[in-house]
Amino acid sequence: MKRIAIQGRVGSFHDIAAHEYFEGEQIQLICCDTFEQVFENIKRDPTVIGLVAIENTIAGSLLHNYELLRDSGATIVGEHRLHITHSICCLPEDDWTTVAEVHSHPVALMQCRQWLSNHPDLKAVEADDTAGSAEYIKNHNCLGWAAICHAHAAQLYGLKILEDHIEDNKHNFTRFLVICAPQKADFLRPVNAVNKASLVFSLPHSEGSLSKVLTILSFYDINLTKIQSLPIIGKEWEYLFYVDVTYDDLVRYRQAVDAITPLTRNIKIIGEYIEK
Ligand SMILES: O=C(O)C(=O)C[C@]1(C(=O)O)C=C[C@@H](O)C=C1
Repeated sequence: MKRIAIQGRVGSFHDIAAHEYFEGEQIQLICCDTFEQVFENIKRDPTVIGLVAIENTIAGSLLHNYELLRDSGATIVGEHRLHITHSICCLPEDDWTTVAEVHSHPVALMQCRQWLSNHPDLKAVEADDTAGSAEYIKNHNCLGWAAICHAHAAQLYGLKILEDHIEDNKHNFTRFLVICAPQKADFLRPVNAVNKASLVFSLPHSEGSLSKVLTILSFYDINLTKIQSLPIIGKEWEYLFYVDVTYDDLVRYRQAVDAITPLTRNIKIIGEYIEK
């Protein structure tokens, strides 16, 4: 049985994503309070697989997860895109007239920003995760509190749904990364079928340094699907570039990496996997 470390409780979007990604396989969840704990679990026990959200089509990138990924030494072996819908739910005896606070994961609150601004009487409170908020309300009988979570989590924790589909845009998707210890990677995806890679590097402050790298990738027919820059802490105005690329030809991809290496600093491949 595969053991999958996620941030969040049963009923969270990480739980749903893990079950969809490993559909048909027996999995056991290791529910963690923080993303740091997900990475610690993999470090402590290299047989553990992790699943972490990396970007959302409304809220943007989960920047801290990029740092955790790079610093942990874990590698990406897969990705999964999940359609996210949110419901607001409360104890069965509460209703619109008694609910005063709404608790949820900060990224979920961001995805419902418009809805929340249309309900200024509700105080938004950040919590560890969506399903965890629902569970807390149920277990502590929190009258006057509501949670934003998936309808399935509301049902799981015996809460009443006040309104469904409160996300700001119906095109609300989160991309999750499946990660593991590098020595386990080849058991989790066929290395000769990979067509996507995530790289990270920094660049010298010289004219056209990023443009040269992108030109080389284009020359080798490498498709850039995402570029994310993050500041290097302790080095003012210097950045790390996290780049996702897809390709049809593994040999040309490897040649492209060799060709950009001398133009970059501290280049690292943080995962080679199959695009989903
Ligand atoms: O709180 C949850 O249910 C989660 O799985 C966390 C999380 C996130 O980290 O982005 C996952 C997907 C959604 O974008 C909202 C929240």
